[in-house]
Amino acid sequence: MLRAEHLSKRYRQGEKEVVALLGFTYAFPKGATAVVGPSGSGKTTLLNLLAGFDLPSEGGVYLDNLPLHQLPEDERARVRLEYMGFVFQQWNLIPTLTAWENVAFPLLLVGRPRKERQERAFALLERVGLAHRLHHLPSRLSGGEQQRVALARALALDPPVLFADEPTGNLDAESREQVATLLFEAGKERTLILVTHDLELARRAGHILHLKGGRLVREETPKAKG
Ligand SMILES: Nc1ncnc2c1ncn2[C@@H]1O[C@H](COP(=O)(O)OP(=O)(O)OP(=O)(O)O)[C@@H](O)[C@H]1O
Repeated sequence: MLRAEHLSKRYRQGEKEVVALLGFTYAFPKGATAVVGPSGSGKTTLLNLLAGFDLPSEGGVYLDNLPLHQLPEDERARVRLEYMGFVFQQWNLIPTLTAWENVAFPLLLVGRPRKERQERAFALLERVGLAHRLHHLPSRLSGGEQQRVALARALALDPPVLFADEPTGNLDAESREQVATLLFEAGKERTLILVTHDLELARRAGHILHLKGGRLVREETPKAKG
């Protein structure tokens, strides 16, 4: 369970101080939670704090009671690798590695043997409908296919927490639907935190958090469609 308590982030901009996030408290339940809000409302700031990419000015982030904000960077990186998966708007696949090698990469980082890496990557790529694309380089895949590889990679170590930041932002309607369906499917078994401007996508989450001016102003629980 991922929990934020009284989380605030202030940035210095010369003389001025920008309050990017103020007093954010929320316990993210299992399943999908969407974070929405206008540009500059603090969504990316929140995601960066929850994932330990950045440290809060005040408050804390707890992963199963482990205070993430109190760990040094190398330990936060370790926690990210083992407990968190990421799917961003830009898929960020490694261009010189094939689809299966990209998916297997997190497994390589934690020292799993080749046979296990291959089996896991093949199974995940099959799950996202890409069993026929195992040996393709990212440049030979469509945008939607690349995003499905990125999702498979995010699931490689079966992380309890999955972050998605505008995961369907660059895709055409058909790919968007495919990626969204797979994402919410993966989100059923874990905590999925989805940052998006797409309200239609957000409505598929069990919870929607509305940010405005760095504050959590509203929590909605739409009827989950899955
Ligand atoms: N590194 C930084 N230094 C100074 N100010 C920053 C920094 N990062 C973000 N901010 C400011 O903090 C506020 C929140 O930014 P943030 O990127 O979290 O918003 P957002 O909701 O993700 O916006 P968008 O939807 O446009 O991505 C904004 O006013 C932004 O200008």
